[in-house]
Order: sequence, then structure tokens, then C-alpha cells
Amino acid sequence: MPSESRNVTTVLAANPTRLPVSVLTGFLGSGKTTLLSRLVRHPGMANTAVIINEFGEIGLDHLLVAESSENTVLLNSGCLCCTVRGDLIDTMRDLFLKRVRGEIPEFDRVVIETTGLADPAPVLHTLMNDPLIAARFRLDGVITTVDAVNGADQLDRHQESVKQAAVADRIVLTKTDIAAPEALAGLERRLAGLNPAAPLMRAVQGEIDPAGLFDAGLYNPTTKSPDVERWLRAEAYGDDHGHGDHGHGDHGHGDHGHGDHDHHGHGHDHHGHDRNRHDDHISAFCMTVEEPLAWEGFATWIETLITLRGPDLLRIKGILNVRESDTPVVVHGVQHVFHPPVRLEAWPSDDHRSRIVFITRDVSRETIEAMFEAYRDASE
Ligand SMILES: Nc1nc2c(ncn2[C@@H]2O[C@H](COP(=O)(O)OP(=O)(O)OP(=O)(O)O)[C@@H](O)[C@H]2O)c(=O)[nH]1
Repeated sequence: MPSESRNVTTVLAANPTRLPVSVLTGFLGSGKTTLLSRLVRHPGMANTAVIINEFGEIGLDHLLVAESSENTVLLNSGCLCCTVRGDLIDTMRDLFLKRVRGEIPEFDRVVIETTGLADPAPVLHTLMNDPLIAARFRLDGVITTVDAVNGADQLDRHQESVKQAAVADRIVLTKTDIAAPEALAGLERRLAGLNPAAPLMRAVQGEIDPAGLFDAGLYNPTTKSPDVERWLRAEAYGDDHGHGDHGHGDHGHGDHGHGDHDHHGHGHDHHGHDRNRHDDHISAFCMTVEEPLAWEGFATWIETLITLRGPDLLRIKGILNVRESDTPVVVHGVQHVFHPPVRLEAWPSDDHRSRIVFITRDVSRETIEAMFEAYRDASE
């Protein structure tokens, strides 16, 4: 069992004062830098520190963003997938110390732009699991840019591109000004099939309202209220069969700000005609459990899943009703790494069922549910 998964068994109190970190990913040339350069000019975004990972020698991205932000750091260590964990930790620690010492302005948000070819998972692992980072920063969300002109082709050809879209909390379609409307509609359907919960937004030359992109995380630090419902978006997965009979099928769109496009879960895998092989490997679904869970059974189930299928668990997010706690516990995992569970002070709504969202590669809902039943029964 990977040692990192042990964290599943410790429940931490939430610390809402940590600085939010957004991970901006998206395929090569999909408009990440264009988006970021515009974003940091928004008044509400002035206090943003930007960390850019360059693949190659030319730090052009850095210069472009640096014009408008003093807090830009260039990571020049190559591809994030392979080398950057140590560098990212050092950079973030350094950034935080400089902020404390007053050497740089008091930034209140960090955006990490990954290289276009990167799998965002290692960055997420670092944010979730390095003790020094996790004490000061919290993952707000993953923003993925998809090129409206070239995106479909990139999804066809590059597994990384599919993963980037599948794990996103927000998807931004770029270059919609030069894309054919039918192609754009097709791409939107495809993305909604890959990742039903991520709101799809559009940006032309990086122009977008930051309100829709940020604060996707567990907490809104200004209100200190749990934002789990927004983060989980369990309702977006629609067909929720299995562990509870309920009529929660009214997709709660509309409360997530402008730019959300309606995607009522159509375009799912089973309409396979316009699917390619990468998409077919991705499943996104929400498990709902009516009865309170025994924490031990839950933890064993997840640890076993991680041991057997870790690399294919692209993202797991959940709000749990556990017997041992009057208030809900929030869990969040990426591949083999689990964020220490967080106990909320109160339920965010009247819905007190456990809801767990899975985004997987080649692991079916049936497999996961069968394992769940085995562990639940074993723990009775
Ligand atoms: N027409 C049009 N062009 C865009 C738009 N957004 C970005 N571009 C152009 O697309 C090209 C790539 O944009 P970048 O922002 O550099 O993309 P990137 O994702 O940072 O690229 P890498 O760092 O290479 O991965 C640039 O020439 C941009 O001017 C858009 O909305 N419309």
C-alpha cells in the first residue's frame, strides 16, 4: 500500500485561512498564457502570484505575465510530470516566506500554469500532500483551457489532453471567435460527456470574468462557508442509480454564474459514434449512499481501490455522512494520493447523503460499487 494513502485515516480540521491555489492546464497552444495575462489585469485579480512552468529555454510566457504582475515566478525545470515536485515546493515556500517578510506584495491567490504537455496530477499531489505546502496553501481548483479549433483533434491524439479535460473543475474554451459553430457545439458536447460537472466557459483572447473561474474550492475564505456543493456538483452527473432511491435528477444549473452551458449529461459514453478511443476510457459518475458510512469501511475500500487501481483514479471527490461524525467529512483524491479528509462544521444543505464523484480511466462504476458493497458488508 502506498504510504501516502494512509492519510485517508486521519481527519483534519479545516483551515480556511490557507491561500487558494488554482492549477491552469491545457494543451500546447490552447491559450493558457493569453488567459492568464488578461486575468491578472482584472481589478479583483491584482493580488495574484503566478508560477509558470516552462518547457524549454525561452521564458516568453514569464515576460508576458510579468508586465502585469510582480509576483511571477518562473520554474525552468522542464516538464512538471517528471522533475518539478521539489522545485514547486521550493518555489511555493519561497513565495510564502517573501510574502511574510514583506519582500513582495501580499498576494492572496496563486495560479500555477503547467506546460501544455503536462499531466496535472503531480502538481495536485504536491499541493495536497507536502506538509509545508498544505499548511499554507489549499487547492482551489483545476482550470483547463481547450482550443475550440484544435481541441477535438488534440483529444483524439493525446491522452494528456483528455486527462486535462477530465480532471478539470472549470473548462475554458478558447479561440471560439475563429471556430466553426457546428464544430464548437460538437466539442462542447464531447467535453460535457468527458466531464459532466465542469462548467464550460468561453474566452476570446483571454477575456473572461474571473468570478466564474475561481473559488471553486472547498471554502470561500471570505464567507468561511463550505462551498462543497459547488465544488462537487454531484447533480451534474444525472443518472444516479445504485445506492439510494431519490429524485435528484433536476440538474441544478443556473446557480453557477454566467458562461455555464447547459449540458444535461448527454453525450455520454454509450452514444459511442462520435467517440474516439481516449474518451471511451474515461468514466465520470457520482455514487450516492443513503445510510451513514462506517469510516473504517470507507477508508479500507478507498485504500484498496488505490492499491489496485491508483493511476486510473483520475479524481475522487466526496462529501460523506460518517457514523463517527455529526457533521460531514470531505474527501479528495488524485490517483494514489489522498488529501487528508476535512471535517466540516455543518452540512452545507439539507441533503445529508454521502455523495462521491469518480473520474476514472478504465474503471467502471460497477467495479467500484461492487467493491464498496464488499467492504460495507464486511464492516457491519
Ligand atoms: N483567435 C484567437 N487566438 C487566440 C485566442 N486565445 C489565444 N490565441 C492565440 O493562440 C496562440 C497560443 O496562445 P497561448 O496563450 O500562448 O497558449 P498557451 O496555452 O499558453 O501555449 P503553450 O505555453 O505553448 O502551451 C497565441 O498566438 C494566441 O494569440 C483566442 O481566443 N482567439
